[in-house]
Amino acid sequence: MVRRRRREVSPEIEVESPSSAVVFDAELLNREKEIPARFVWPEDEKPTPDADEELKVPLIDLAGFLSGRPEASEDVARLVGEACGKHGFFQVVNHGISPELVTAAHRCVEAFFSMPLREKQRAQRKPGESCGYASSFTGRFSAKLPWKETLSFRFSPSSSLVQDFFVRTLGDEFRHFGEVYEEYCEAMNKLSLDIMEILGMSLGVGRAHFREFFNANDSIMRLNFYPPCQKPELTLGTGPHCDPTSLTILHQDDVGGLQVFADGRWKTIRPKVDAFVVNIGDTFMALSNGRYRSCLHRAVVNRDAARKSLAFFLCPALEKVVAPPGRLVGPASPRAYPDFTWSALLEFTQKHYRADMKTLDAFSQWIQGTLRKQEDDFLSLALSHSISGLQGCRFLRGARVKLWSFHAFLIWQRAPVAINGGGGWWRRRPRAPGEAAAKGKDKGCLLPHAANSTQNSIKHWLI
Ligand SMILES: C=C1C[C@]23C[C@@]1(O)CC[C@H]2[C@]1(C)CCC[C@@](C)(C(=O)O)[C@H]1[C@@H]3C(=O)O
Ligand SMILES: O=C(O)CCC(=O)C(=O)O
Ligand SMILES: [Fe+2]
Repeated sequence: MVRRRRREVSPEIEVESPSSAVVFDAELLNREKEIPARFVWPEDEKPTPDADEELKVPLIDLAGFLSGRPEASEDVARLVGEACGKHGFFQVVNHGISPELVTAAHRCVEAFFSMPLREKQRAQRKPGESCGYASSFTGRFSAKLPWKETLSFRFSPSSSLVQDFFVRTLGDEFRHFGEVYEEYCEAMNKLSLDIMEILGMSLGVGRAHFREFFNANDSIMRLNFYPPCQKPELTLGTGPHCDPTSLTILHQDDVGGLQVFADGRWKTIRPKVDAFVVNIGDTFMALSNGRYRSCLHRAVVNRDAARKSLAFFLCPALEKVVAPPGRLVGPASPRAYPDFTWSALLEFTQKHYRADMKTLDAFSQWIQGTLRKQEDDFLSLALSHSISGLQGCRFLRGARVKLWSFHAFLIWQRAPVAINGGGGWWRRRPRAPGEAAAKGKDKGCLLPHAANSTQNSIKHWLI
């Protein structure tokens, strides 16, 4: 039995840490009369038996847009815009991706997850990392465990990350898997950049804006495998959540299980072999300044058949600043979220917070709280060194006012790196054990700061 421990990371956010890793072996678990308590979801999150109603999502035909017909593109942009303002889900057909590639990708899912556990564990996901094999999340969470196995890996355009992942973790015999998923991810990348053009048109910021923003991207591909379960009414394959990422392109096999929370109830998106389900994630919600919605969804499991889905999560390059274009901000639509980097949000979901329906709000509060603490530390540092003029402190107060600016965010991410005062820029030198704090004009642990570019950027974010 796993005992539940809670670790505080901030006054608002707690993460669970299981005391021991237990293996999720669905075949074994299905021989038991009951499923273990850790897989049983609380009453208010359990699957609803009456969620048969279908979610009405537009079926967007991309043929006209892809062949460059302007009127077709306008229609597509309008339909996508309507869906994204409501629930953020739509489907695309005639997307240009070969059905053979999709079939090959599903075959490899089947082949990978039907291997013995020991084999799959060669690609085991490590704590705090987003990639690798996970049998449920037994080593990660202690309750509300999902009834699924996943294999996740990174993708970046024109790189060999995918191929390298398979060969490095599973060996040279898996080169073919690497080739299939490399090709699949390249196709997903192309499709998601096309969709970014459509989103740009629909938001009135031009076709190029979001395409260019995501041209370089650090995306995640995830293979989901949901084994059958003898008590599907008690558990979930994927719990209720909004994707923290930017855009998700999902292909589900013919079993079905994807549900979206719309108009106050759970509705189903039935599988359609020639369609991809697309949805807006939290990061795009922030990029659109809250105009487009990242919507709550989940995956249910069933008694009879294993289910597979392929999820491509488009994400920005890790250090790219996520901020809406100026056109989407104004007196009537002030900034809805602070600037952030995808690397910070990804780390938040992997180390501090289990992604759910409130991830973006929790993250926004968290970075602001952390930033405030960093400012205070920075302020104490400046004070403890008694720099004449203490311009650093003045700047810091300014930075707190500019909490919503990326430059202030940098303070949280990188600071304290340097402060300004006493007629120059100073960087911190770690104090030796037992070394006293500096007094008076003596700069003590502060060394003159050399790097000009850093100085400039610091001036930029402090002033
Ligand atoms: C950045 C991510 C976190 C999750 C995978 C993903 O790449 C995008 C979606 C996230 C997730 C699927 C949302 C539901 C909860 C979660 C824990 C899961 O059930 O898989 C999430 C993923 C995660 O591994 O943290
Ligand atoms: O498998 C599905 O249908 C949905 C999975 C999902 O929502 C996710 O992986 O983020
Ligand atoms: Fe999702």
